[in-house]
Amino acid sequence: MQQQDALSIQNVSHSFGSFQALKDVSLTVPRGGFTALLGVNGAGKTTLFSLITRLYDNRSGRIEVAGHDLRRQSGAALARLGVVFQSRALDPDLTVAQNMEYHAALHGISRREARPRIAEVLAQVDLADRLNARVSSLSGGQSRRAEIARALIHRPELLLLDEPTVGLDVRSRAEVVALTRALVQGGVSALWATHILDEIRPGDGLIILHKGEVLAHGNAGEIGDGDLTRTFLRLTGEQV
Ligand SMILES: Nc1ncnc2c1ncn2[C@@H]1O[C@H](COP(=O)(O)OP(=O)(O)OP(=O)(O)O)[C@@H](O)[C@H]1O
Repeated sequence: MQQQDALSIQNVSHSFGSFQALKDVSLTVPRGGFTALLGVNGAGKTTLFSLITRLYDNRSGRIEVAGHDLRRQSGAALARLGVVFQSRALDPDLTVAQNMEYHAALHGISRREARPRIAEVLAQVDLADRLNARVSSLSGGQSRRAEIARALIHRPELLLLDEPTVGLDVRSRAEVVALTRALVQGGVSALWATHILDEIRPGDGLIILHKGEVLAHGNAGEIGDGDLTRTFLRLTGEQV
């Protein structure tokens, strides 16, 4: 693992019964970068995230978050991780502030400390004016931004985002991508799972995951070589 890596995964496999969902996966996410994890449905993206977040027990290989081994130093590793799950993590009947206070408390942040932190993360996602709104009253895009604010509350080094734009309209999708890129500019590292090529830029890191295997890993521009759609088809045999 390089000093600059926010995430390092070495030789990780995972099976559900006799079905192998991840096959000897190795990858790194550099510090301060935007890395896309590209794969069609069933590629293994959510399974990989479930291992990194310890929802599933990782029995093979090694996972390190900001240099902390997930098995031996799980508290330190998880404290450096912010996660935006595919499914909603906020309570729709509570206000944005109440949701944030709850998640701050889960991370052991005192009420006194939480207040300025909540203001800070809501400003980062451009939702400062929605502090006292019920989550159920937010638009789809605002709701996703609030989820990102929740994931930032404990100031993680690495954000994991599992297809965060699914279900959003084109404009909200662009806003969520732009917001995440702005966070990366501010120093956070991001691993962005997606099956949408438009969300990836040539300067990004790129990992192509297919049927549980890493087929390409590096710079998106170099892997795509001017036509990422064609490269993806050549590598996987599938359209994305
Ligand atoms: N709990 C489970 N039990 C059995 N098989 C599973 C389980 N979870 C996932 N799988 C299988 O593992 C493979 C990878 O699934 P995974 O959800 O990780 O893919 P994904 O890339 O996140 O796709 P999606 O975009 O559909 O979420 C799929 O073939 C899926 O059917």
